[in-house]
Amino acid sequence: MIELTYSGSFETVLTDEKKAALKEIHDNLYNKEGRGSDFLGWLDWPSTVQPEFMERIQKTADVIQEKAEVLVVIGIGGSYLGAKAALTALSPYFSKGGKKTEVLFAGHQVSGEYLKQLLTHLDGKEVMVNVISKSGKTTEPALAFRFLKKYMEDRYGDAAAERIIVTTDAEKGALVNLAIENGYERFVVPEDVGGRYSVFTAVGLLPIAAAGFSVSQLMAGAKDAEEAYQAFDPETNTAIRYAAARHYLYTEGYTTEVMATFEPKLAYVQEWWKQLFGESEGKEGKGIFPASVSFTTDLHSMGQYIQDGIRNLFESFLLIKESNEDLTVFEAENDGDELNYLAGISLQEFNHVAYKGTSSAHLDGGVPQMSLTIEKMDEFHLGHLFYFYMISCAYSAYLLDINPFDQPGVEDYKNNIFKLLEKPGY
Ligand SMILES: O=P(O)(O)OC[C@H]1O[C@H](O)[C@H](O)[C@@H](O)[C@@H]1O
Repeated sequence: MIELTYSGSFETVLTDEKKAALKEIHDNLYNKEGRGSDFLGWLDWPSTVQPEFMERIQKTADVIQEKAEVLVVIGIGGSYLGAKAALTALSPYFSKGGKKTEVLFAGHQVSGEYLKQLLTHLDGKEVMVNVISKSGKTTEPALAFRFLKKYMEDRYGDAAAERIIVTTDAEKGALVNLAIENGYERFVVPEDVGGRYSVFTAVGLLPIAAAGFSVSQLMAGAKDAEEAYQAFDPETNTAIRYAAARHYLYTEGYTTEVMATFEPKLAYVQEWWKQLFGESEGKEGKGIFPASVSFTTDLHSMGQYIQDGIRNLFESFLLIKESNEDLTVFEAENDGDELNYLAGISLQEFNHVAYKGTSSAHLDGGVPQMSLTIEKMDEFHLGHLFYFYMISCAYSAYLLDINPFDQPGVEDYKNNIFKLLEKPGY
């Protein structure tokens, strides 16, 4: 399903020692015995997800589509990036693609300008809100929700409560209390699923379904991946191979991974991937720094650095074999732009040539690389891809002897902000 190529040799990567380490990780993962194993709820989630839950998601999404022209999804980090990645990757570039509800995001930064303009944009449109926070106490979404809650109450009065849906922990956090007090519909983020692994829970599924995409296909793709990467076979298991190759490169001094794509709609899949790997691995003075570029755009900016800068980079291309739509270069009568030599070539073909040219130039420049190719971009393949990265990330972090599921370092800057703002208790 995902084709993986690597510029080096897998024989060098997969030594007996590495295979033994991977086998131990595999067994610990599936026996739920490794570090952070309390957070492995995502591992068999696609195959065990209850049909009643999927029905409830779809039913709620149908109500949203009926009632709302705009759904404002409030969340940050793992409570935002999965849905944002899916919607960006699946939606057409310039229209809603016939979908009824437009999904907009808030609470993923603290721009007063953004929030004020969002509120103005909502005027005259039917609105619903889905506020998502696992902990129920993250400042950015809480702040945004304070404004959105008031906006909804001013506009809809008591009926505002029927237009607000909360996705949070079953018991903990301020948000769950607000939800209970106000009688908002509630979805639970399972305790054993961390934010960056939560795209297949209500966190990701409800906004994706509300935007009119097939969450059953997304889950089918995830289940397909769950089954595909379950067996321990480093010769065929691409999730294990990707993890093993990146770990090998890391030990060779390649400490930054640049994920490169040739389709701009993958930009937020890259952002989601950066949180997944960055927050899972960047600990204890270790971890590959995940970076991203979008080609060919960035060949005209970051390409120089990748080609010639400090040699601590490796590249991982994420490629889509079949594009959903394409254009073919036509012959112009007067070859004024001197492009007739491209006549007959589709833009997808051009991009493929660009990939080949770029990949060999960067390789010559000393940048080792992998490429991951998926068949096409639709719900099924995206579900598969998300799961692929999640399982691979667990292997990668464990290879570094790191707990993939916590994020102790994130608290430091928050404490500083709270101190500066004189939050009670800080
Ligand atoms: O869902 P929440 O509890 O609001 O958390 C949202 C995000 O913020 C935190 O600071 C964490 O670093 C992330 O892992 C998390 O996804």
